[in-house]
Amino acid sequence: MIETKGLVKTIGDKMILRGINLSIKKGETVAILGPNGAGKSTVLKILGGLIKASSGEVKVNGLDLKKDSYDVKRKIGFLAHNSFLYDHLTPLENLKFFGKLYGVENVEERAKQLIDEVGLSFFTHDPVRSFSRGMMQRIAIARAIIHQPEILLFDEPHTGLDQQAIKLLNDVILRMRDEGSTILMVTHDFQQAIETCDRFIIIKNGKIVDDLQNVERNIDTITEKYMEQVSGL
Ligand SMILES: Nc1ncnc2c1ncn2[C@@H]1O[C@H](COP(=O)(O)OP(=O)(O)OP(=O)(O)O)[C@@H](O)[C@H]1O
Repeated sequence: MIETKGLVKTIGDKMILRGINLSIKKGETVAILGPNGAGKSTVLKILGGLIKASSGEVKVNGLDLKKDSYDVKRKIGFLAHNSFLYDHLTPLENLKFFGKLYGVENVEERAKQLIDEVGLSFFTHDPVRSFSRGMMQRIAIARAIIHQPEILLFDEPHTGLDQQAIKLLNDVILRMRDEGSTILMVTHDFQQAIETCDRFIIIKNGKIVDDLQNVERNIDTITEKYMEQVSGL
């Protein structure tokens, strides 16, 4: 479903990614772990088409990200640090705007259903600039999935969320997983990673240093493997 070959990213004279080869099957839930500055977000941004790789290729369902960028992007939902929401618009207006961009049918109905799902029906008509970070993130989650993407890319989605919003986000992730979506999540939070993911890729200095599949989803196992790779223990 997602294949990358030799992804390299340089910015100025800094080498951020040093040849990332990934092969992710449909329906996999993958956590991308690694120390600060390892290149995790950069991988995600390239997959989401937000930035371009310096060299290497990305294929999604056999489509080339560079050549078929429009078709590939329609399959992807991206949840980043930046909510991409328009401050002066209400949740309903924001979701209708993004839904229309993706050509979502019955967009008003779908937007209202999502606002309800993320627990913000009461605030449907308030501009999002008055929202707390947690409320913004709930609407950002709704925005990321409005077009029912087959692939979800999440960049540290749990950061800054309260327990209730974490549960809501995990419920969304698990539901999308049950529906067959493919999920890649950059995170520092091992607990959330094991609650939602089956595979754990560790990136260090712009390279994949471990790819844990079929491991016990247990915080001690993941922490131990991580420490082996990251601290060289
Ligand atoms: N636009 C940019 N210009 C210069 N350097 C950049 C740029 N974007 C990223 N970098 C650098 O590339 C490296 C990798 O960044 P990236 O955000 O991918 O790391 P990360 O693994 O996601 O880290 P974190 O866990 O801290 O978010 C970092 O050293 C960062 O400073």
